[in-house]
Amino acid sequence: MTTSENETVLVTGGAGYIGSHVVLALRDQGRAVVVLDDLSTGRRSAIPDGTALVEGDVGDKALLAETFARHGIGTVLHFAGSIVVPESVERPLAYYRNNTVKSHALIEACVEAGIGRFIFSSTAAVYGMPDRLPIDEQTPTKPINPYGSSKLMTEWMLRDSAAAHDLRYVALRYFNVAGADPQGRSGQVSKVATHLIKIAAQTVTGQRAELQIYGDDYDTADGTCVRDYIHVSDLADAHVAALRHLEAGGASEVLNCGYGRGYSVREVLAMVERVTGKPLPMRIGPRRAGDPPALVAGVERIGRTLDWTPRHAELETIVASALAWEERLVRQG
Ligand SMILES: NC(=O)c1ccc[n+]([C@@H]2O[C@H](COP(=O)([O-])OP(=O)(O)OC[C@H]3O[C@@H](n4cnc5c(N)ncnc54)[C@H](O)[C@@H]3O)[C@@H](O)[C@H]2O)c1
Ligand SMILES: O=c1ccn([C@@H]2O[C@H](COP(=O)(O)OP(=O)(O)O[C@H]3O[C@H](CO)[C@@H](O)[C@H](O)[C@H]3O)[C@@H](O)[C@H]2O)c(=O)[nH]1
Repeated sequence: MTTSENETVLVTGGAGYIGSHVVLALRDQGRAVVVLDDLSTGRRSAIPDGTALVEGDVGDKALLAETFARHGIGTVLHFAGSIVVPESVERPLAYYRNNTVKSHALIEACVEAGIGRFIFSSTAAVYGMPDRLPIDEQTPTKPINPYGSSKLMTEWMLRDSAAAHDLRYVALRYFNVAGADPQGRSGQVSKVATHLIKIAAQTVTGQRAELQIYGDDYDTADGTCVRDYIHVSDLADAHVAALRHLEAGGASEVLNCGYGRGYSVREVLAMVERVTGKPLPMRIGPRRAGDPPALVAGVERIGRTLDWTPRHAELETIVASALAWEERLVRQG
């Protein structure tokens, strides 16, 4: 191991859905990890045994400085934030505070402490309604909701801080994250589920009576929206690869995270039915405001920049792991 591989990594939001999978991936690689999380949407039980949790706010600079010093942090992976798009439309200032203002505090604390590596959870929502597919990183960023804007502003703070200070970063723009740890150690536990595959899993397990397809009159092959679904464990591996990239002295990067292929809502739901062997109760509803017809990642840049090979890209694997996790949640009560 190089010196930096022995340093402890700080994962903000590590008790949440994606962060907890990244903690597992880092631990599987033998890395020392500390989680900072306020448990607002995350859960203590998502953090594996032997991983320290600092329970607190990612905007608390005194806590950050103390945590950096106490644990000898060399890299920050920043997942903490608010993620519900419609809520961001209703409460924009809450989203700018939690996602942008607190990221400002975190980046500033890193600069002050001389922490030179930063990995950030960004989103395809920074692109808004792009008119060309696949969406590469050169596509103009035109977010159409405060959530996307709050994330894009953090990307800008990182870009400008990296130009001015001894800081290198990787911003990963996630497309549609889904699925669960293949070993059943973590998965999505949303109080308010909005994601298609999560809602389908809740319907399969009887927690919802039926699922609504938000519009079947889009200009796509079957009329429903197309998305690039990425397995959360592959996404976690991309973070480990980004960490290695920075440790090896690699330059700052903004990278899409997807597979470069899309599935329609109907195709996803057909896969759910195939995996369960049962019909899924569903009906066609109206379009949901702000949904782009199709989002598919351009993945040339991540392929060329990171040493990352997806291992769970089959839609069947994504859906089956999400269903297995949901069944586990229901059994646990
Ligand atoms: N889920 C997706 O499809 C998706 C897509 C694109 C980007 N992202 C980004 O990935 C990151 C993680 O998302 P997720 O799906 O795991 O969400 P999540 O809600 O499961 O995780 C967020 C975590 O951050 C913690 N947190 C929130 N505000 C905090 C604060 N002020 N201080 C400390 N901890 C705080 C929560 O308790 C939770 O554990 C977010 O930044 C999100 O914007 C998610
Ligand atoms: O009950 C449902 C839920 C969703 N959908 C549709 O399924 C597709 C996917 O929706 P969803 O799973 O909510 O994901 P997106 O709206 O595509 O947004 C996700 O993906 C974005 C990046 O692509 C991220 O920025 C967001 O945080 C994340 O929620 C969309 O066409 C929805 O209209 C339905 O038809 N019925």
